[in-house]
Amino acid sequence: MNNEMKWIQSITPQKYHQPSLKVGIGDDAAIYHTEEGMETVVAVDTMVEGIHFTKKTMSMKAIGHKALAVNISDLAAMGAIPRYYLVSIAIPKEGWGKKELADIYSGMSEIGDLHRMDLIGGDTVSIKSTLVITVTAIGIVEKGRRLVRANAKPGDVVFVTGPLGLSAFGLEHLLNEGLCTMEDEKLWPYIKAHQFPVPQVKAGRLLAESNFRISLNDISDGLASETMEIAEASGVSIELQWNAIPTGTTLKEKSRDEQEKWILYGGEDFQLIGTVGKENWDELWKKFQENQLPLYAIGQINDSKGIVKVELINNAGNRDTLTKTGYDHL
Ligand SMILES: Nc1ncnc2c1ncn2[C@@H]1O[C@H](COP(=O)(O)OP(=O)(O)OP(=O)(O)O)[C@@H](O)[C@H]1O
Ligand SMILES: Cc1ncc(C[n+]2csc(CCOP(=O)(O)O)c2C)c(N)n1
Ligand SMILES: [Mg+2]
Ligand SMILES: [Mg+2]
Ligand SMILES: [Mg+2]
Repeated sequence: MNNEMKWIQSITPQKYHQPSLKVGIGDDAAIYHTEEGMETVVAVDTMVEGIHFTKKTMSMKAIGHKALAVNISDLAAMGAIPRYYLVSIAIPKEGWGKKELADIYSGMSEIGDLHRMDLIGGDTVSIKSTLVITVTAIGIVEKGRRLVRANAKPGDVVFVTGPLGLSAFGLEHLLNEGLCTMEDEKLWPYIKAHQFPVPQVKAGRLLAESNFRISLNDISDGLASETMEIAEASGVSIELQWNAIPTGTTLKEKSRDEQEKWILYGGEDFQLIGTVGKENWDELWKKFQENQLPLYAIGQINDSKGIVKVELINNAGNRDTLTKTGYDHL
C-alpha cells in the first residue's frame, strides 16, 4: 500500500450514520439511496491557504471545521437537512505533515458527526505551494419546501438569524496581532465566530417547516452583498435599519465607519438572511423563541416597481444606497 492509499485508509470512517448510504469510501464513486418525497441539495465551496486562512489565523481543527461548516451553511440556506460530504484536498509538498492533516480531518468530522453527516468520498492530490480544501456537501429537503432567494415580495419583513460583523472583527485582530489576541477575553466571541462558524441548520429547518413564503440566503460575502442577491433574485428593493442589525458590544464601541466595514462588508458571518410576509412574522418569531433561537427583524421589502436596490436607513432617518461590495475573488 502506498502513502496515498494509507492516508485514505486513515481518514475512512469506521462506521456511517446514514442508512441510505449504499457504497461509501473505497470504490470509484459513492452511492446512496434517494429518499421518497425528498429533493437532493448539493453545494461546493473551496478554502485556499493565504486567501481564506493562514497558519496565523486558524488552527488545523478550525480549518477542517470551517471548510465543512461553510458548506453546511449553504445547505441551511436552502432549508435542507445535511446528509453527506466529499473532500478534495491539495496538499503542498512541504509544511503540512500527517499530524496537521489528521487534525484538519478531525475538525471536519467533529462538525460532520454533530449533523450526522457521512464522509463518502473525495480526492487527494499534491500541489506546489498552498493548501486547498474543497468540500461538497449533500443534503435533502422535502419536495416543495426548498427556500430560494427569489421569493421576496413588497411588504415582507427582512430578518437575520444572529449577530453580524463578528467574524470580520475577529479576523482583523488575528491578522494584526496573531493568536496572542486570545489573551484578551473580550475578543474570544469574535475569534470563535471567525474560526468556528456555526451553520444555522436548525433555523433553516424551522423556516422550511413553517410552510410560509420565504426567501433565504446565507451570509458569506457580507450583509450588503447577500441582501443585494435577494433583491436581484426577487426583483425588489430592500431597506435595512442600521439600528436593528444585531452585532457584538465590543465591536459597537468602535467608529461608525469601522462598524460598517465589518457588519456590512466583512462577510463570513454564516448567519441566514431572509424575508417573510408581514402577516407571518409574529408566528415565525414565536416558533424561533419556542426553539430557543433568536430571529431579528432588520428591514423590509419596498414596492419599487421593478427597481432593484438595497438602502440603509440611518439612526437619523436618512437613506444610503448600499453597493454590492463584499469579498471579490476576481
Ligand atoms: N466555477 C463555477 N462553476 C460553476 N458554477 C459556479 C462556479 N462558481 C460558482 N458557481 C455557482 O454560482 C452560484 C453562486 O455561487 P457562490 O459561490 O457565489 O455562492 P455561495 O457559495 O452561496 O457564496 P460563497 O462562495 O461566498 O459562500 C452557485 O449556484 C454556484 O454553484
Ligand atoms: C487570511 C484571511 N484573509 C482574509 C479573509 C477574508 N475572506 C476571505 S474569503 C472571504 C469571503 C468568503 O469567501 P468565499 O466567497 O470564497 O466563500 C473573506 C471575507 C480570511 N478569511 N482569511
Ligand atoms: Mg460558493
Ligand atoms: Mg451561500
Ligand atoms: Mg457558500
